[in-house]
Amino acid sequence: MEKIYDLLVIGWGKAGKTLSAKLGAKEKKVAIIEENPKMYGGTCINVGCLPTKSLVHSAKILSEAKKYGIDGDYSFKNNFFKEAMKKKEEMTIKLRNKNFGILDTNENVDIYNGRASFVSNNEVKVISSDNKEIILKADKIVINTGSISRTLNIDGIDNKNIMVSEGILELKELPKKLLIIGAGYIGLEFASYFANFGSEVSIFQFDDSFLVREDEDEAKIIKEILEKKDIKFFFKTSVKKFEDLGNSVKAICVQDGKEFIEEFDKVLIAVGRKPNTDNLGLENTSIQLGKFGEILVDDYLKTDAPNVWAVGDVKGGPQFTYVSLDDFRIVFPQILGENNGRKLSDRILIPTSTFLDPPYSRVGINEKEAQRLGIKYTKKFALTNTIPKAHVINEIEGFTKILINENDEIIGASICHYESHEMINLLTLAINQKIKSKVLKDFIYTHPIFTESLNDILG
Ligand SMILES: Cc1cc2nc3c(=O)[nH]c(=O)nc-3n(C[C@H](O)[C@H](O)[C@H](O)COP(=O)(O)OP(=O)(O)OC[C@H]3O[C@@H](n4cnc5c(N)ncnc54)[C@H](O)[C@@H]3O)c2cc1C
Ligand SMILES: NC(=O)c1ccc[n+]([C@@H]2O[C@H](COP(=O)([O-])OP(=O)(O)OC[C@H]3O[C@@H](n4cnc5c(N)ncnc54)[C@H](O)[C@@H]3O)[C@@H](O)[C@H]2O)c1
Repeated sequence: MEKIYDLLVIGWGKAGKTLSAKLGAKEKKVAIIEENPKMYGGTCINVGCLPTKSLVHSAKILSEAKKYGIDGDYSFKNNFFKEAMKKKEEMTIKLRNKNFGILDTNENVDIYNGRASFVSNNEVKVISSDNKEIILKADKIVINTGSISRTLNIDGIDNKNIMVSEGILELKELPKKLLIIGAGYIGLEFASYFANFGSEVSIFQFDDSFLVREDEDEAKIIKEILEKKDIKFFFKTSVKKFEDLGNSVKAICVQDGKEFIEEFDKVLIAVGRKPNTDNLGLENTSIQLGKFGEILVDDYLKTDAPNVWAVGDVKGGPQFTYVSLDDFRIVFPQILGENNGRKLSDRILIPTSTFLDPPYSRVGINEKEAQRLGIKYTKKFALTNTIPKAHVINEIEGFTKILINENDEIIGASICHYESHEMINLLTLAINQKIKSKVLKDFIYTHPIFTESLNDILG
């Protein structure tokens, strides 16, 4: 069987689902192909941003309760964890169904559940779970297959207690002892919330680097904050071998050449994510891959096949949901045949928030980059304990650092405090619109909030 569409979208990622909905609304015939019915809505909703942030929030409640003397033994914490997992699951199912419904009720969009692979530049084969095959044809195709967790080649790693982020989001019991391999975004977010739930967390980093892209003073404060939660960092440390102990694993570890043995209930491998092009049949197309396995695209996200675009994590570069959404903005006018509008090189500022407790957020350039680029700057720095609201809610950890150039324009900001993930967007707007730092300094903010600290910090 064969069907013809205006657009085929492979993978239900952020950009692809938005394209499908908007093009369907414009009477274009769209097919979206998703291999896993539990992934309608994509990574973010099902196994990424939202479930993790639900757990970050629940774990924070437990650690807050501790400040009011409400605490308990492992059984108390485990029951709380199970409730949190239930709430996370309910939220995920609700959002997945909502996402499915948005496209399912769009009469111009057909949803295919199956694995897609290219037969040629404009033909895609879909094989469903019951092994039925269909060929879909379209003039235009968008690849939005996301990324997958990298893993490690360690003896014994194929153990039920060792998992990547998807697996750890399905745990039934709170691990008493958790090992996280990799001190990156995922490793640190999981470490922070599991420590808040009451797990004993160890992080192994194979070299001596920690948040290498960040300024050293910032990385130092963040590490200290995490250590106060009893998270133990092991640098220059890796695992040589895992041994199965039934409900736990024995890890034969090597730190700086010396061996030691530790037992963990669960192990999370968080050593990065790679573009998901496995079995996509790209060899049947003119699409080319880069050295990290990413689909190569031009400034308009077009691949080496003139009718195929790649969006989201699969094209390499920063892996964030809002970047995938911005990819939609670049591709949408092209699919409609309108003049090329937004392009990759227009995307200069990408703010980030790592949802630690407290969250760490960044935008623009930091001191390291400014020095490397020879950009002159003035630094404004304040600890969070100088902000009245921080004392009101007893959240006094962290800092704010803002860099200002010779024209009094903000060029970078790093914030680590309770509201950093909200506040960073105001600073992103200020940088984007070249708002003078004096304007933010003399601005009337409501009170008491974290953002009003700009009155003092920029003084
Ligand atoms: C644990 C974790 C936490 C994260 N937290 C955040 C966060 O807080 N904020 C943030 O902005 N980003 C976060 N991210 C990153 C973010 O989730 C991703 O950048 C984003 O979801 C990328 O989406 P995408 O559009 O590339 O595609 P995805 O959402 O990954 O969708 C790709 C889809 O394609 C499907 N697919 C793959 N191959 C095929 C095929 N051959 N045929 C059919 N279907 C296929 C997959 O099943 C999947 O549903 C997190 C990621 C993880 C793993
Ligand atoms: N809040 C957010 O926006 C958020 C949250 C989670 C994830 N994400 C996205 O997901 C992406 C992937 O996250 P991640 O943490 O898996 O990747 P990452 O690249 O951020 O971190 C990987 C870590 O593993 C280490 N590592 C690499 N190879 C290793 C090896 N062989 N042995 C031991 N350690 C090794 C790296 O040095 C690094 O510390 C992030 O880059 C980010 O874009 C975003």
